[in-house]
Amino acid sequence: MDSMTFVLFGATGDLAKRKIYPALYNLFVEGKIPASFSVIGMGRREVADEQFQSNVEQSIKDFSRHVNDDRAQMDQFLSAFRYSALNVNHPEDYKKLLQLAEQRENDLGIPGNRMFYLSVAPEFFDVIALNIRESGLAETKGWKRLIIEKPFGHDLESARELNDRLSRTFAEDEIYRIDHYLGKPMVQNLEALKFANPLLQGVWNNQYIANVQITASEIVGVEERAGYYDHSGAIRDMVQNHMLQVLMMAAMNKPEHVTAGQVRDEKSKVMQALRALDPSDIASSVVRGQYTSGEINGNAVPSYKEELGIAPDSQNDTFISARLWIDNEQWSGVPFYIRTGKRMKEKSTRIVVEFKQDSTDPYAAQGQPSEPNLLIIHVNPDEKVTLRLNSKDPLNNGQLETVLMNYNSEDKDVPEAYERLIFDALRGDSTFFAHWNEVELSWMWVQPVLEAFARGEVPLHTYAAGSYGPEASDQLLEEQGFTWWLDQKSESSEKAVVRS
Ligand SMILES: NC(=O)C1=CN([C@@H]2O[C@H](COP(=O)(O)OP(=O)(O)OC[C@H]3O[C@@H](n4cnc5c(N)ncnc54)[C@H](OP(=O)(O)O)[C@@H]3O)[C@@H](O)[C@H]2O)C=CC1
Ligand SMILES: O=C1O[C@H](COP(=O)(O)O)[C@@H](O)[C@H](O)[C@H]1O
Repeated sequence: MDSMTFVLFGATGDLAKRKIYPALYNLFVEGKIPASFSVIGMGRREVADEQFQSNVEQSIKDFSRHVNDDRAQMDQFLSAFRYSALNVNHPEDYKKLLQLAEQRENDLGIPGNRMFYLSVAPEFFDVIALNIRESGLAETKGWKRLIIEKPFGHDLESARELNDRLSRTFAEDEIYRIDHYLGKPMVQNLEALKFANPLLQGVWNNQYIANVQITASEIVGVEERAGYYDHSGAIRDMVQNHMLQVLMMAAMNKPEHVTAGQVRDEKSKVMQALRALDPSDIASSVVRGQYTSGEINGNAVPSYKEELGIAPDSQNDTFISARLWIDNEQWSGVPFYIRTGKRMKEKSTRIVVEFKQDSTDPYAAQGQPSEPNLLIIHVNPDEKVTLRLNSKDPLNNGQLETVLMNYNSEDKDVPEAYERLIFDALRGDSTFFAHWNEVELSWMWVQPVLEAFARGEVPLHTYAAGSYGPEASDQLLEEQGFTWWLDQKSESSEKAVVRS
C-alpha cells in the first residue's frame, strides 16, 4: 500500500473518536498501513499536537480491538498525528493546511497521496470539496481520494446537486461513499455465499425462493441526534442507503469477475429493475410507524414525541417496512420485504430467504406438511448463517421436525466495518462503497415515497416501544400469504425460528 497523508475533517468529533482512530490503529498494528504515513486532523477548536495525540490514544484505549502495552508501537503510531485548526468556511485555513501537508510529506519523504475524510456534518461536504480545489490541496503528484460520510443528500435533487459539486474536485473513481452496512462481514459474505456455492446459486431465483425479508431493528431511540433524525426519519436514515444496499447485495446477479466495476454494474441492474412505486400504490406498499412509550428489556422507555429535542407533534417516521418487486427474469414474482425501526423489541439485522415448498410434499398427505426451508443470514449482533431444514425426529416416531444448521463466525476476531472500509479505500478498492449510480437510483426509488409522505397519503401508524412495529407491517406480508420470521429463544435456550 502507498504511503499517504490522511486528512481528517471533523477530527474532534464523535465518529473520529469512536471509529476512525481505532480503525487506523488496528490497521497499523496489523501492518496494513505503511509504517510511514501522516495524519492531519482538523476542527474549529484550537488543539495542540500533544493534546491531539493524547486524545487519539484515549480513543484507542476506549474503542480499539487491539489493546496492548506496547508503548513504542503506540508512540510510533501517534507520532504520525498533527492538528491544524480549520473552519471549513475559511479559505485561508486550507492554505495553512496545504503548507502543513507538504511539510509533513517532505519531512517523512512520502509522496503526495492524499486521502481526504469528511467526518463532518453533510452541509459542509460541498464547501470543503470546493476549498480543497481552490487551495491547491487537490493538485498533487500523487493520488487524491475522498471518503465521505452519509447522508448523501436529503432527497433526489439535493443528492444530485451534491454529486455535481463534488465532481468538480474529485472524479467518481476518487470518491468513496461510506455505507457502513457494506463493511459488515456478513453483508460482504453474501457475495461468496451466493457465488462460491453452486448449491445456493442454483436456487437463488424465483423458481425456488418464495420471498426475501430484510430486517434492521434497533433497541435504541434517537439518542443525541434528534435535530438530524427528526428531519430524516427511518426512510432517509436507513432505507435510502443501508436497506437498499443490502437488498442490492442480496439480489444482484453473478458478475463474471468479482471486481468493483462488475459488482457495481450488477447492483445497479437490481436498482434499475426495482419497480418504481406508482403514487397510487405507495400507501399499500409502504408502512410508516412512530413509537409510543413502552418497555424494552424490563425498562420503561418514553414515546418518540417525548424524546429530548423531538417536536411534541412530530409526524416523523421511526419505522418503515415496505414490499418491493424486482422486475427481472431472476426475481419476477418474488416479494422483497424490508423493515427497519427504532425502539423495537430486539437489535437484529438479518436477511431471511424463505424457499418455496414442494407442491407434491408426501408428508402433507400424511397430515404433517413440511415447513419451508429458510436461509438466515444474521448480520448483527450475531454473525452467522443458519439453514433451516426438515428432518425426522428419532425420539418422536420419526415425526418431522425443523432443525437449524449454523455456521457461526463470532469466534473470529473480525475487523469492524470502518476498519475494513478504510483499509479498502486506502488501497483503492471501491467494491464495498456506494457508487453514484446506486445512490442516485436509490433516491429515485425513495423520492416518490417522500412525496407521498409529504402529501399525507401514507398513514403514520403507532407501535409500542419494545414491539416488532405496527400491525400494518404484518399485513403487508399476509397479503401474499407470508409472515415475518422471528428469532426466538426456545426452552432449551437454543434459538428457534418462528412465524410472527
Ligand atoms: N457519530 C456516528 O456514529 C456517525 C456519524 N456519521 C456521520 O459522520 C459525520 C460526523 O459525525 P459526528 O462525528 O458524529 O459529528 P460531531 O458533531 O461529533 O463532530 C463534528 C465535527 O465537525 C467539526 N466541525 C463542526 N463545524 C465545523 C466547522 N465549521 N469547521 C470545521 N470543523 C467543524 C467539529 O469540530 P469543532 O467542534 O472543533 O469545530 C467536529 O470535529 C456526519 O456526517 C455524520 O452524519 C455517520 C455514521 C455514524
Ligand atoms: O447509519 C445508521 O446506522 C445505525 C445502525 O447501525 P448498526 O450498525 O448499529 O446496525 C442507526 O442507529 C443510525 O440511526 C443510522 O444513522
